[in-house]
Parts: sequence; C-alpha cells; structure tokens
Amino acid sequence: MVQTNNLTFKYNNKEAVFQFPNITLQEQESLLILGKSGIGKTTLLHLLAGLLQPTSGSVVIDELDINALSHSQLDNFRGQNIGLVFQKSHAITSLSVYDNLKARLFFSKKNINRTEIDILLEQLDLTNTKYSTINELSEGQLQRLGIAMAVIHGPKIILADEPTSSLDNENCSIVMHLLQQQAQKNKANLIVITHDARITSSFKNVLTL
Ligand SMILES: Nc1ncnc2c1ncn2[C@@H]1O[C@H](COP(=O)(O)OP(=O)(O)OP(=O)(O)O)[C@@H](O)[C@H]1O
Repeated sequence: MVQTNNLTFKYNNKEAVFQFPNITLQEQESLLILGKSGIGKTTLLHLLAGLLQPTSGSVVIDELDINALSHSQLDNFRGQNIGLVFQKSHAITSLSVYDNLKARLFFSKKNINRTEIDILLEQLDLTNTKYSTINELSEGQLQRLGIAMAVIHGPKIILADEPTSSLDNENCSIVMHLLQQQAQKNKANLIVITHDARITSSFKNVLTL
C-alpha cells in the first residue's frame, strides 16, 4: 500500500514550492500520473522513491513512513522494495546483461537465483542477450533490460519515469504490457509518470498534476 500525506517540496535553489495531491493506493493498484512539462512529475516520483526528502508531509509504504528512516535505512529500504524504471539505461556498460542482473540482486541483498533470472529474461525476450554487453543491445532491448533491472529483486512498488515516450506504438504497447505483467507477478503497485497520452487507457487510476 502506498500513501502520501500533504506532500510539499522545494528545491534549495528555486522559489517554487510544489504541493502534491494525496495519493492512496491499495495493494496491487496502479496509477498513471499525467501533467505538462515542468509541473513536477519526476519530482513526485523521486519523493515516492525516497530519493528526495519532502519539505513537509510524508510518504507511507506498507504502514512505514519512509521519511522517518535514516539515510542508510532508506537506502536499504529502497534497494529491497522499490523498482525504478528510467528513460535511459542505468546498467553498468562493462558488464553483461546477466551480470547486471546479478549485481542488482547483490545490491538488494537478495539471493541470486539463476532460474529466476532466466525466467525473467525469457519473459522480457532477452534470453539471446544474456551474455551480451550493454553497448551491444538495441534501444528496445535496453528498455526491456531497464524493466528487468527494476523488477528482478521483487519490489513492492515499480516506479516508471516516461517509460514509453521515445517508443513507437508497437514498442509502447509491449513495454506497458510488460510493466503491468511484472507488477501483477510481484503483487506490486505500479506508478507511471508520463505525458504520453497513448497509455492513458491502460490505467483505471489517473492523476493529473
Ligand atoms: N535538481 C533540481 N534542482 C532545481 N530545480 C529542479 C531540479 N530538478 C527539477 N527542477 C525543476 O523543478 C521543476 C519540475 O521538474 P520535474 O522534472 O519534476 O518536472 P516534470 O513534470 O517531470 O517535467 P518533464 O515532463 O519535462 O520531465 C522544473 O522547473 C525543473 O526545472
């Protein structure tokens, strides 16, 4: 369950104060967050991930106020419970696809289960790239690896920042389907921010900032 209470945020070097509407998501519920450029979508996503500390208000995940955690507790919590899908790949370029996934599990302090990695690679159509290095991957394969890296550790929440905006229609549908499939498999909340109107119909809950 994800809940935000009266969240506000101000960047140190800026005057603007962002005030975000409250969000309440029950287990496995998904949310699409829309809004024009600069309105604060990525800022909200980073608050939900605990990457930014709110100026006031709180983010509560499974009854835990993540803003009350120390830095190291929050790092630990994020590593184990949050999966972030970025627009650009955050994979380590000198490692293979397989070793990137193993590294992700290592940093999450999760056991490395080779069968689970193989199943995920199969689901994301990445089996043939298992031993490829990152610079050998196509854009679509990189995008799918981003999803694999975000879900391999079984997070409670999957947060995706503009996962489809650079994709053509076919890959847009594929990526949305994979995100929803992985959220369902992990019984996770899926929160996607975008200004890509094509994916609005994939969500029951839509919040426009
Ligand atoms: N690290 C930062 N320091 C100072 N200001 C920032 C920082 N990050 C973002 N901002 C500012 O905060 C505002 C909101 O940015 P944010 O990236 O959250 O918007 P967004 O809705 O995701 O935009 P877009 O759709 O263009 O990605 C913008 O005016 C941006 O310049």
